[in-house]
Order: sequence, then C-alpha cells, then structure tokens
Amino acid sequence: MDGVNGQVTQKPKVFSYNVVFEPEATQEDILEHSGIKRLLDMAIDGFSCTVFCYGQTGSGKTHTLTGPPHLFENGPDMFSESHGLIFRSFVYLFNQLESRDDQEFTLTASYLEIYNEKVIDLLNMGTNNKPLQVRWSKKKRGFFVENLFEIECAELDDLLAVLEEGLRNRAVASHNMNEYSSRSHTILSVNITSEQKADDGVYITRNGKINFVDLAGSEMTKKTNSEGKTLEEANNINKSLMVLGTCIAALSDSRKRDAHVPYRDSKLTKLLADSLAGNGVTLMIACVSPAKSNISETINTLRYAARAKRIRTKPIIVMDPKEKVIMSLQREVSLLREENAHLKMLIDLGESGLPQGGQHTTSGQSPSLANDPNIAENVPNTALPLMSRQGSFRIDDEKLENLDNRELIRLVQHYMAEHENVRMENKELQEITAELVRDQELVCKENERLLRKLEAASRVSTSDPNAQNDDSVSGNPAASGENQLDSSLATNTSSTNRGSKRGSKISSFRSRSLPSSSSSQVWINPLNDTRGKDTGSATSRRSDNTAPQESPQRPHHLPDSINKELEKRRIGKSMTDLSGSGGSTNSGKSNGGRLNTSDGRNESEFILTRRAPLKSKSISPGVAAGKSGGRGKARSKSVPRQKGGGRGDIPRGPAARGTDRKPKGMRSS
Ligand SMILES: Nc1ncnc2c1ncn2[C@@H]1O[C@H](COP(=O)(O)OP(=O)(O)OP(=O)(O)O)[C@@H](O)[C@H]1O
Repeated sequence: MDGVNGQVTQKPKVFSYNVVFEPEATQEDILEHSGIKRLLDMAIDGFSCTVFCYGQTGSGKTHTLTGPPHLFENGPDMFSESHGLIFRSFVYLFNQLESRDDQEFTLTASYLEIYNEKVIDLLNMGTNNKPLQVRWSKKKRGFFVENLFEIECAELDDLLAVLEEGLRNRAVASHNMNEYSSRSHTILSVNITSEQKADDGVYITRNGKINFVDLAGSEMTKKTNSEGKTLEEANNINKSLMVLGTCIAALSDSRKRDAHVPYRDSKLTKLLADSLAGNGVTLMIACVSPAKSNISETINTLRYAARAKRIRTKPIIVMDPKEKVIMSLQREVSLLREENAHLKMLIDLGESGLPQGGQHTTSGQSPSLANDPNIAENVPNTALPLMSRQGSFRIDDEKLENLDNRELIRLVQHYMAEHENVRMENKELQEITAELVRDQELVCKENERLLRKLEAASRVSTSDPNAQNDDSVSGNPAASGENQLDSSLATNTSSTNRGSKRGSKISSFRSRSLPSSSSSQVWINPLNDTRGKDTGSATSRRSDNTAPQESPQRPHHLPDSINKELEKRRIGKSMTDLSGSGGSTNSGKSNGGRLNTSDGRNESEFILTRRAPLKSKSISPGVAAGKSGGRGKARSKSVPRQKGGGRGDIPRGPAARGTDRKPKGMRSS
C-alpha cells in the first residue's frame, strides 16, 4: 500500500464481503442491495432474523439504520430521502404482509437499550431506575428480557410510533467524534406471528422475528477525550463489544466450533446469541470511516466483519411445538401414502397377468388403514366431531380452534397411530415386492433354460431323426432333454407353490391374486409377459395357460413347439393326449388309460405321470424294444437321477414332494 509521500508502509489487505457500498450509496440502495428484503421475507415465513450495524464511533451506524438525527423530531416525514433501513423495512414489511392473502398476521414490537450493562425498556422508561433482567428460557432455549413491553402494531403507523418513541428515549451524548453519539446498544424487535390454513383444516402458526441492532461504536477514549460519565459509558461499550468480538472469533473458527463461546459475559451477547450462532439468519453491516486517521479502527472493523462472515447458523422456522408435531406427522403420513400407492401399483402391475384368487384393494385407501381399529374404532366419542368417518382421518375446520389440550393430544395420538400403520403396511408391501422380484428372476431363468433345451432338442431331432432308435439312445441328448424339460417344468411349478405357501404376511396379499397351486403351471411374471405381442413364443403360450378364466383343474398344456418335437420323435401321441384336452390316452401301450389327466389330478401328479411315459416311451421303444433291453432298463431306472434332469434338479416343495407320491398304477422308475 502506498502510504503518505509514496512510502510503502505495509502489504495490502484484502477482505471480501457480499456487498460493498461506496460513500455515494443512498439509503434506498442499502434497502435494495444489502439483502435486508430477503431477511424480512424470511421473518414473515417464521425465521428469526437479525440485522446489526457494527463500526467505530461516528462511522454512520445510526445513520444507516435510522437516518440523521432529528429526523423524527416533528413526526416522521413519510417521503424523506433520509429515512434509514428501519423505516424502509417497515414499509416493505407491511407491503409484503398485505400481499399475502392466505395468512393472517399479528405484529408486536419491543425496543430496548443496553446502557452500562443495564437493560432499559425504551417503550417504558419507568425501567430506567429498575433495569430489566435477562433470563434463560428453558422452553425457548434462549435468553429473553423479563417484563419487556411488547406493543401490538396493527398498522404501519404503530410501528413507526415505536421507532420514534425509542429514538427519543435512547441515551445520546456528544463527544469529540460524534455530536449525537449513541451511548448504548439498542435492539428494536418486531415479532411476526402468522397463521396459515393448511390441509385438514389445521392452522399452522409461525413465529418469525426481525431484530434491528444499533451497536454503540467502539471508541478510543483518548481520541474522543471522554471523561466522567462518558468515559464510563465508553468502557462499558468497549467491554461488551470486546465480548462480542470474542464470541464472533470463537464461532468463526471451525477448529474451535465445539469450544466454549462466552455469550454470558455480556448482556449484549446473551441477547444476540441466537442471532450469531443459533437458528437465526443474521445480516451484519460494517460501517467504516474513509479517514486516514481511522485506519486502524477501519481495519479492525473489516476484520470483524470478515470473521463474522465465516459463521454458519442453522436457520429453522419457529413453530408451535404441538402444531409442529401435527404437521410433521401429516407430512410423513402423506409421504408414506404416496409410497404405498406406488408400491401397490407395482404389485398390481406384477399380478395383472395372473388369475385373481380374491379381492385386491386398489383404491388409495389401504385395506389395513380402512379397517384399522386404531383409526376407525379407537377414536374416542368425545373427539368424534373432529373426525369424519368417511375416508381416513379428517379434522373439522371450525372445531380445531376450540380444541383443548386433551383433544389435541388425542389428535396427535391418532396421527401417530395412522402413521405407524402406514409404515407397517409399507414395510409389508416392500417385502412382497422383493419376493415378486425374486420370483420373476427365478422364472425368467427357468424359461430361458427351457427354451435352450427346446432348441437343443429341435436341433438334434432335425439333424438325426432316427436317433431315438439308435443303440446309443441312453446317451441321446434328445431323450435326456425331454427328461430335463420335465424336471424344469416341475421346478417352475414348485416355485409357484412355494410362493403361495409363504408366510402369512405375504400370503395375505398374494393369496388374493396369485394362482392356487392346482391352477398354476408356470408362473409368468406379467412384467415380462408378452401375450398378445409375440404369440409365437413359448413363453407367451405358457402364460396363456395361466389365464384367470382357466379351470384350476386343467392339466398342463405343453407349448405347441414341444408337442411338435415330441411328435417328431414318435412319442408324441400320448404326450399330445396328455397335454391336450384330456382325451383318452388308452392307445399308449406303456401307460394305457392311466395317463388320462382329465380327471383333475393335481399338477405334481401330472408331472410325474408325464415322466413315466417319457421313460417308457422314449427309452422303451428304442431301448427296450430292441437292441439293448438291459441297458434300457438300467437307463429307465437311472433317469430320475441323472443328466441335469435328475433328482438333484427336482425342487423341494409341494411339487417335488408330489413326485414321490406315485399315481395309482404307476410303474416304479
Ligand atoms: N452516509 C452518510 N451520509 C451522510 N451523513 C452521514 C452518513 N453516515 C454518517 N453520517 C453522519 O455522520 C454523523 C455520525 O453518524 P452516526 O451517528 O450514524 O455514527 P455512529 O456510527 O452511529 O456513531 P456512534 O457509534 O457514536 O453512535 C451523523 O451526523 C450522521 O448523520
């Protein structure tokens, strides 16, 4: 920095701030660009906001906040250009309040000064002799001034009257640096209580606040030539400003975030504690003098401001605790309802292609909620006027205001019960969704495996139509493929049966829409169902079999492609009969009439029944009939155990167990 006579005195210091006003800036510029409008909006919304001016004596703090001295002496001139930030903020505030039609506001204002560490009510000068006490409020978790006057302000004029009265009463004295020097810190507070009608007729009350703090200026007593009373005032001012500086330094240092902040060391910091680091939003206006003689004070002020800029608060909306609970529960209930509806939609989508075993509620109101005794039955009679029996939980708009504490508690309890119910239901739905996804994956894998085997079978039979008559039939992939196919079908079925036998929680939902074990053959996940789109695929044909209108006793219907394959290998007659409409299979030598499935046998029996002819037919004609009867027999015995379609692949569960129950007259294999 170039000093006087061009001498380099020290390195330049760089500070950064949100806004810097040049000396030419007008009072209106401060209103428009300082950010105060945003603070006022937040105060209306329920936040606790503070704007304070800091700087050395005579730097223009009071001028910035209230304008030049004597401005209010003959009553406020509404059109004066000199009006400071407080006057302009009041005008802005009332304009904003009028524009918010959906809310009702109540404004109160208080005005105090801290003079020589005593709190004096500027709206009740009787306290001059008996200072007010600053106390800790457990309920509000903050300091407050006991017995401070609060004036209700219905009009802008009321607020301006408060400002005028306070300015008249505050302590002012003259010294070398300022003819009208503030000898105290003043805090003008405007409390804004808003009531807004929310859903369900609940009124949401918010308590916002804006504090205008005009700090007394720090002063070097040598410079100001203070003595006597003014010197005492200066010492007290400097002391409290020093504590404020210590608090700001502690709060701005991230390494000392958990360290002790000495709010209690002065009345000023006690009352500003919430603004500095609590749940409020604070705007600091640092006033500096451009005079070279004030350079050290100016740098000090800039340093303070830079530190204060690093402080982070956690702004919250101040609400009535009871209403806060009601609101948060309402919000949670509505969120959970949305999630519920979404999960139900997913489940409905997942089940839409399956036979409906029962009623499934698809309305917004969940069955468990609708029938919830906590909601419907446990509503006490005394609270009945508040509730609507239709739908879920409603509150009569007019009655709410007249609720006493007991009824409010009951109301909250009901919300909590509803909330708990929706949460439980949500959990159940999530479990079911997870089950469905697992089912889907299983079935998809099985379908893919089946299709691969079918393709393999087709390839082999196309290339070697006489393969089944060959000696090597025991190793015939086509033959073993058929056995594997059977096992695969059993796997699919058993997975369905497993699904229907899940825990009661899940079955309570699934039993309504999942097919019973006797009616389902292959569980096709409707999400992957291509019915109507690709009629040629095996999957789509299988899913046709699971259509709801189908008789639950209807036996397996094999895909045409499989039947064709079986036909090609000349084992198809009995299979076709089996898989067809249930016509007589008496023509089959090995199975005779025993394989007729039109008698409504359950599917596990059916699967086993089908396996028998495969063994006897696919193996017997080639093997037993001819060339290697012994091998054929051995093969016949070993079939269930081997080649991927053996016992290892037979799933556990009802269908698998069914394979051990031999149908009447069935030959042991
Ligand atoms: N931007 C400005 N334009 C015109 N006059 C100003 C400006 N800033 C301050 N002044 C004048 O300077 C004088 C001192 O200002 P002010 O009283 O606001 O200082 P202060 O910081 O509040 O001092 P103290 O801490 O001693 O109270 C006042 O007469 C005021 O009108």
